Amino acid sequence: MKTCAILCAAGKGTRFGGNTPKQFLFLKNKMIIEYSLEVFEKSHFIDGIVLLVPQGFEDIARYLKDKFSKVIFWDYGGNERADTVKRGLEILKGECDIVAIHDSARPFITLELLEKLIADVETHFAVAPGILANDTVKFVVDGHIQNTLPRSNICLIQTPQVFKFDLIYRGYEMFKNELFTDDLQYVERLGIKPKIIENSRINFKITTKEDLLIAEAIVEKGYW
Ligand SMILES: Nc1ccn([C@@H]2O[C@H](COP(=O)(O)OP(=O)(O)OP(=O)(O)O)[C@@H](O)[C@H]2O)c(=O)n1
Ligand SMILES: C[C@](O)(CO)[C@H](O)COP(=O)(O)O
Repeated sequence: MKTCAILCAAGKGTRFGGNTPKQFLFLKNKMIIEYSLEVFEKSHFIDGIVLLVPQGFEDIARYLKDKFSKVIFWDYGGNERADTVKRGLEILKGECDIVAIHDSARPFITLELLEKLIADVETHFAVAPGILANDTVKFVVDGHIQNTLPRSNICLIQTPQVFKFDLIYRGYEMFKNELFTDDLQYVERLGIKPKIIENSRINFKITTKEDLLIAEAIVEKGYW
């Protein structure tokens, strides 16, 4: 079984702001993207990584390809995350049986999580980490609560999302005009019920400057 990873690093970080996309900012002594790249590089289950970057960041892509031996290919991503993933899937077509798709803006993944996801994909076809809601969850429209959702059924989804390659490829082909916000939706629409592995909140996505402050505190305190 050959397993590859698609590392999505082609976002512009509009909500974060600034000229450098957040995944290329330094967190202590290395770029945010390098934290998860190190985990993919270290896993004996990962055979190759495809890296997708925005136009103008070729030097960083070349630097990462030289530094991490498992980065087999880099290319430009698309306008939306789904376009970036599509490009990664085209590059990997015929090259692997399993694919792990990850946000480079989520630095704090563990080897244990990655390998558990890959082990579980054999029987479940699509597997992802998620966290259960700790707070009461409301459905809100125009600033007014409509109703309260059953929080035991609410899960906030993270990445890496791991798939049998042919399945996610088929999902992206079938729903090529959709721009779903995560990859699971492409296989959910095929009638698959992906498996969730409950994970740590530490695997949050750095979306805003506030998230970077939390990430800095985690690293500074030696928690990572
Ligand atoms: N066209 C895109 C958009 C996003 N991403 C990646 O997908 C992940 C999703 O995180 P998100 O916070 O949505 O990133 P951005 O799109 O960069 O942020 P924003 O929506 O604020 O512009 C990030 O690692 C980002 O680099 C990507 O590869 N290609
Ligand atoms: C894929 C994802 O990380 C799942 O939580 C998330 O949807 C990506 O972020 P975006 O803000 O939707 O682009």
